[in-house]
Amino acid sequence: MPAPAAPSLWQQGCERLAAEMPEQQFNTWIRPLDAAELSAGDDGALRARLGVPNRFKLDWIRAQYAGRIESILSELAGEPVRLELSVQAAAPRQALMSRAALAGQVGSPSPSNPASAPNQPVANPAQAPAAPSTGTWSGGTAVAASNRLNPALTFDTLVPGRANQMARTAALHVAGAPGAMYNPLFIYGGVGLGKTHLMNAVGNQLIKDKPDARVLYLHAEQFITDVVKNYQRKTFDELKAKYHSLDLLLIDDVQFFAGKERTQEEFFNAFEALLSRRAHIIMTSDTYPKGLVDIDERLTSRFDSGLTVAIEPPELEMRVAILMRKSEQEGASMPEDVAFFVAKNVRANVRELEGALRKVLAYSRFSGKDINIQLAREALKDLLSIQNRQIGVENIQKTVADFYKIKVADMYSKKRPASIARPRQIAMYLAKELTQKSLPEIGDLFGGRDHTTVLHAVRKIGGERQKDTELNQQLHVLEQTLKG
Ligand SMILES: Nc1ncnc2c1ncn2[C@@H]1O[C@H](COP(=O)(O)OP(=O)(O)OP(=O)(O)O)[C@@H](O)[C@H]1O
Repeated sequence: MPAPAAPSLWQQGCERLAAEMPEQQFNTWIRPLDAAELSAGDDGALRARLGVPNRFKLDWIRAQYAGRIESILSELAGEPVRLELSVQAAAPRQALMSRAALAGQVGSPSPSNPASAPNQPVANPAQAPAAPSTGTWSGGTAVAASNRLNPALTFDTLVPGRANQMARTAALHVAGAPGAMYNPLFIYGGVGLGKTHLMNAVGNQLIKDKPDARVLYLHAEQFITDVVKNYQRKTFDELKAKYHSLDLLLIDDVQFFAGKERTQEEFFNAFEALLSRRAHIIMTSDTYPKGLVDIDERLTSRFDSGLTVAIEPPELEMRVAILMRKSEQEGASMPEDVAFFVAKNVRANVRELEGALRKVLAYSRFSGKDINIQLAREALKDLLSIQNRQIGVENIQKTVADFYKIKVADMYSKKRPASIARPRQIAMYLAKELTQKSLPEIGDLFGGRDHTTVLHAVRKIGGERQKDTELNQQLHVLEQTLKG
């Protein structure tokens, strides 16, 4: 049987993968790959050769996705296909074109491919490809005077992921049909997770679709100031005229209304007036409506009467995607291994991630050096020295579980299948290598295991890494990540 044309089989495979994987995982790990070359091996069996840009990515893809890719390709080809991964630095032009074609087919909410030219050295920003500088995170962004929206905060610049999936989906609905479902939309979550970004995205989308829509974004404190001003001037009609006639009101950080009775009353009036006109209201807060303190119950119960959604801290892969997207927006390109290294070490929120990225890019520009792990480590020295002191068994368990795609809970469980037992042994080995903990202490932290079990794991993995280069490479990646 003649081998099917490689790009089309690969494209079909990618479409299948895109349908079953979280979008941002697909965009980060699969989409950037060049089309696999298909050929018959010496034994007559089909082989799909896939070049990946670096060793780190090769290990990651092999550990995380190779099995699934093989089985999808085999199913599509109607015969077994073996996947062969190899490191290949430069992307052939043709493959890039087929990737562009694919981008059209599988669709992406993002205008920018996070991994276009991911591994080219970009030490000199003057030579870097011109990328649209949206100013999303560089501060000093232009804000349209009338609606106070920040034009840089759009759905296109918001990286999607599990952490914001529900909130983003709801926000997209509202942007498409304001005044219909999910009214009010209440978005809550910790600092710097993208709440302001998301509500601005709805406003910007609506203005784009309906330029004459009356939209207003404001921080709760600005509303408070407005109320005070109008109270002093006794011009409440002006306040009403301003707020009650809107099509979309976006109020950020409503927890600031706490204890401000007059403000709450005016907001209640505005709220009722807007809802009765089927205008839409989106609010954000650091907590869910029932968790708000010093805010009248009649308000908090109304806040909860539409849809309440949380934004969670981004998971590792989303943090990697955010770093890559944002460095690209800045006209730089961050190799995946560096993005992984930074994402692993900066977990709190997106704002901190942006801060770390800014440091790495600035360091690279000033020193004229390429962006690599060594450079990132130097740029983030202060931050990492704090983290280093905190390196612990828990961190090791989480990192190893992430890498081998098992649940962290499996580190403590009694399960014995090799797919779980081996990563667990690797984590025990790293715990012994990288922390000061004794064997019995480590055993305790792995679900109360005996110290002899830990000793066995340490000896076994230590011995195997001497002979098994692949294992050695994986351990090297894990150690680098953990050590910072
Ligand atoms: N998913 C994301 N993709 C891209 N950028 C993001 C994402 N989430 C957050 N950001 C960026 O992180 C920064 C902080 O986000 P934002 O100001 O929206 O957070 P917030 O949740 O409103 O925080 P706060 O409660 O402190 O106001 C912004 O520059 C924003 O553009």
